[in-house]
Amino acid sequence: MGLMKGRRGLIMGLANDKSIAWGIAKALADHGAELAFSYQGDALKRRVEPLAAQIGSDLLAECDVSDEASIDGLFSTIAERWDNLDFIVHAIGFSDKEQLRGRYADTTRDNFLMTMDISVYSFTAVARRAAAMMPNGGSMLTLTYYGAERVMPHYNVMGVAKAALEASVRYLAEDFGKDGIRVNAISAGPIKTLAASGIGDFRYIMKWNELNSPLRRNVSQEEVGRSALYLLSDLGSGVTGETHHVDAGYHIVGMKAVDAPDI
Ligand SMILES: NC(=O)c1ccc[n+]([C@@H]2O[C@H](COP(=O)([O-])OP(=O)(O)OC[C@H]3O[C@@H](n4cnc5c(N)ncnc54)[C@H](O)[C@@H]3O)[C@@H](O)[C@H]2O)c1
Ligand SMILES: Cc1c(CN(C)C(=O)CCc2cnc3c(c2)CCC(=O)N3)oc2ccccc12
Repeated sequence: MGLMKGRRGLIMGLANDKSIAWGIAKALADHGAELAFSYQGDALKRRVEPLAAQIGSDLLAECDVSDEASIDGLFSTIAERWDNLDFIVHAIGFSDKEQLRGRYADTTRDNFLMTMDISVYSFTAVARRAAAMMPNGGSMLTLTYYGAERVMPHYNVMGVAKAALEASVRYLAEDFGKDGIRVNAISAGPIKTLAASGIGDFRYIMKWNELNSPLRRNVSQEEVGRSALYLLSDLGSGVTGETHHVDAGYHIVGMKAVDAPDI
């Protein structure tokens, strides 16, 4: 069932085949979408090119979202090939990993600003340009994490950034709703990606989620991909400004009963 047949969109934030962006790209391509990809710097080009080719895409462009000219370059490259866009996926977030440990209180001004620039403002900057290419409406999606809502150990300034990102989704949804453009976020459970590696106690966080989520397991990039397909296709036509949790239900638990030990 081609939910995305005849639809074309941009996916930002693919680094390798572990990226959440890759789970989303596969789900969209499986339903007939035509995809363009942006990647951060030449180092990633050689990893992204074969992945894009695997799902029939040859429209790739370099983009560093901290650079306005780079974002303009990305959209002019897309506009050379496509008159319009039906959707965009923003799967980008970054902070100095040295500050994703220890106290949030020790966050420096420089890292705070850089983190907000890359992890929050970049979605607004991209959304404005994408909306101008959506004369017939469209759908936009970004990725957030539960650390925006509740303290998660050492997520620190990324949690403050994701809270801002989720608020920006609501304001963008209001700005673009009258143009038939929907804007949503998926709050994904922890997934072992490049952005997750290099995080001290990531394995501990994965284990904790597995033991304490209602489904008693972690989620996969494929599961995030299928929920993205729902929000980016007509299945989600009535949904905008929403943060949709794809986290095995972890966010609903305050305290669980101590499970009867497996006998
Ligand atoms: N992995 C998880 O546990 C998890 C859970 C919830 C939300 N998220 C979010 O999902 C999104 C994708 O992350 P991921 O886990 O797939 O890891 P990832 O490392 O595969 O993707 C992160 C991407 O951000 C890109 N990026 C960083 N700085 C950039 C810049 N200045 N310009 C352009 N691109 C830049 C990287 O190139 C990379 O492609 C991020 O927003 C992350 O915060 C991740
Ligand atoms: C979960 C979880 C994640 C995954 N997640 C939800 C994320 O959003 C990834 C955030 C992230 C942002 N910037 C960087 C890194 C990770 C590591 C590499 C780097 O140099 N910078 O990151 C954590 C960091 C601390 C605690 C939990 C987590």
